[in-house]
Amino acid sequence: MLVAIGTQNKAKTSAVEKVVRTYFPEANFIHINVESGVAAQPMSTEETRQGAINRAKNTLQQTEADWGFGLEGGVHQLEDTLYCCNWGAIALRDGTVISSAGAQFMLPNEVANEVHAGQELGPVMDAFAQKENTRHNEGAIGIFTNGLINRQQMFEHIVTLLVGQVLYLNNK
Ligand SMILES: O=P(O)(O)OP(=O)(O)OP(=O)(O)OC[C@H]1O[C@@H](n2cnc3c(O)ncnc32)[C@H](O)[C@@H]1O
Ligand SMILES: [Mg+2]
Repeated sequence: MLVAIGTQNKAKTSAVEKVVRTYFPEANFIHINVESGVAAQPMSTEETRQGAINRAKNTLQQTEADWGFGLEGGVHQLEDTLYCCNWGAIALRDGTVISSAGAQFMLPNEVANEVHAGQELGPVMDAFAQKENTRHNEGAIGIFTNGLINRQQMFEHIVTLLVGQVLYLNNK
């Protein structure tokens, strides 16, 4: 089985590889950068979900893979708080597309203000945490949960939801 992942982000590719290998040890993987079709920094639940779906479909289209995964991080405002939200999607050869959401967590005002001003969360987090490439490593979630959950683990949960839904469909 060939599994394609629509990103070169290490937190995302490691999450897909770890979860899929647990259930399909024979799986092979490829990573390609694809268009998300949405802004680099999605600003709503709708836009973040759409980015994940677009990435999954584009990934399947641009490879020979059996499965195409798309994972997307974004933010959305609820009342007075900006939350980081995370979505994933899987596209299958029979045209099935499954999407699921994962963790949401609050961003402090000093980070939220920068994102509202038009900056991407990734570089804002690097400046905030005084680290490089947080988006490929612990991520904002790692920083704001004091390291209890990192970005890869957060995406593993979403990928598990997606693989579980594929298994459910196959057993129907
Ligand atoms: O190469 P891609 O796959 O695009 O990986 P990315 O890290 O840019 O991830 P997303 O596009 O899915 O995320 C949208 C934006 O939000 C940022 N972001 C989302 N979650 C983050 C997190 O936990 N830590 C740091 N940045 C995060 C990310 O860096 C982008 O600026
Ligand atoms: Mg991105």
